[in-house]
Amino acid sequence: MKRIIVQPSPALSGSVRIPGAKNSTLALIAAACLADEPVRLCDIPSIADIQIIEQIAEGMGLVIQREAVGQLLIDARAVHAAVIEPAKASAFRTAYYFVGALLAKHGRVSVGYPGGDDFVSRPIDQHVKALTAMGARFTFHADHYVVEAASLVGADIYFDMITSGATMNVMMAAARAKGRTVLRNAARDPEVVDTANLLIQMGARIRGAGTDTIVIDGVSNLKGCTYHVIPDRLIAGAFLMAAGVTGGSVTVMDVIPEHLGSCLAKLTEIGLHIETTSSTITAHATGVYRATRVRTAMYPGFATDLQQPLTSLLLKAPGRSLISDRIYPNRFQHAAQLRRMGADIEVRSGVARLNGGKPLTGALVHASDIRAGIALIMAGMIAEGKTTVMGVHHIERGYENMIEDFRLLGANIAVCQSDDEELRWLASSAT
Ligand SMILES: CC(=O)N[C@H]1[C@@H](OP(=O)(O)OP(=O)(O)OC[C@H]2O[C@@H](n3ccc(=O)[nH]c3=O)[C@H](O)[C@@H]2O)O[C@H](CO)[C@@H](O)[C@@H]1O
Ligand SMILES: C=C(OP(=O)(O)O)C(=O)O
Repeated sequence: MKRIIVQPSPALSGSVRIPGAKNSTLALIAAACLADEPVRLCDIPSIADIQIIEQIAEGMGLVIQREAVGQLLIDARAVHAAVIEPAKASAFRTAYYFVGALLAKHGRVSVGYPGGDDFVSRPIDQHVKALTAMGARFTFHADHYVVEAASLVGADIYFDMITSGATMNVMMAAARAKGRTVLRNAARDPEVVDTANLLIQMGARIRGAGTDTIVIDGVSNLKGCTYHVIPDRLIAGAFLMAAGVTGGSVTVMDVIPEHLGSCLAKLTEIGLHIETTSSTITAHATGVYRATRVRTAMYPGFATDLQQPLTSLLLKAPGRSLISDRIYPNRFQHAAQLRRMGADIEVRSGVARLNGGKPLTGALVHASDIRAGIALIMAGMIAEGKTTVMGVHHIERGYENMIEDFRLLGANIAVCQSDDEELRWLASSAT
């Protein structure tokens, strides 16, 4: 079975180019379907989620052409069936973006329930509430739901909580609805701004993306364009943390440092030295590791998707650290796996409490989701002996070339498909 093998690694050193953001790309591909002409998307990461969307596209008449590395041409002119099968929808998170993207043009969208990383509860009630306010009717079935709207009309929507997914989905629906939609308590994430920027380039009338109030005046036509997705702030953050974990120095290139404000502040607080230019960030370990308290929050707060790799970094910091996830209070599956490696960590009442500065030992561990995977890999680099990380398919949903990138930075790591392959790699890496 496919597994990642991590051996004790030296201090990571060097630079790594950061790919396009998964969480933006998933929205941009759907948003491109709103156009009446082809849309070219550039810097698209090569990850499993995108391959699933390509399969979904085939069944709908949506043409997604790979023009060059990282370049997709999306042509929705021949979409004949706005139907996304349950098996495909449940293989990733955001099949629901096709509701926002296709409802105004097609009047009916059938889609399976969302999958993605499992944090016990990931409701979509805000998507339903907002689209219903715009005139959509939902019918729920065992493995899929159907959304219908003879005509979508603008509405004034107040989200009960800040949600990036619902903000983007409803923004797409509103782009071609009749009249004005106002989204209040909207998410301010860079991915929301990125999606708005693509829609604006296609001719949509959107103001306020990046603030908590977004105003969208629906238009009847949207045109094609060429658009570059933003870099993945979550991958960048994880590589910077890996520099800290291994006591090294890593530069992430082609990033937007402002997108990582709260992350960089926390890394500095812990003891890393951070240097930025307009498009790079370098994290240097200084030998100082301070225990701290972290509370995740929606952007610009500390991202829930960065708390797992941060946990591995805090295992280096002597003393007690506390991590609470306010976005997904149960998102701590990595804690039990880190415990198997000897980490002194327990989760009580939605708070991970850890005592850092203790040695780790390699173990067989399971990545339950994308970011848990990176946390375990990072811990494996400083553990004594071999760490085997299973659940590789979760990691592949979000990271392109991660193993290769870590190797270039000096990590002792490999993906192996079989016991034989693993034995060969272990023998070669021992020489
Ligand atoms: C593909 C993608 O972009 N995934 C990201 C997106 O997920 P996703 O878009 O699913 O997450 P949301 O931003 O929507 O969720 C934020 C919070 O709102 C709650 N909520 C959300 C919608 C809803 O209808 N009802 C509701 O209660 C969620 O349970 C959560 O507590 O943002 C999360 C929070 O930054 C990240 O961890 C995910 O990596
Ligand atoms: C939770 C994540 O992804 P998704 O929402 O796609 O499951 C993530 O990227 O960490």
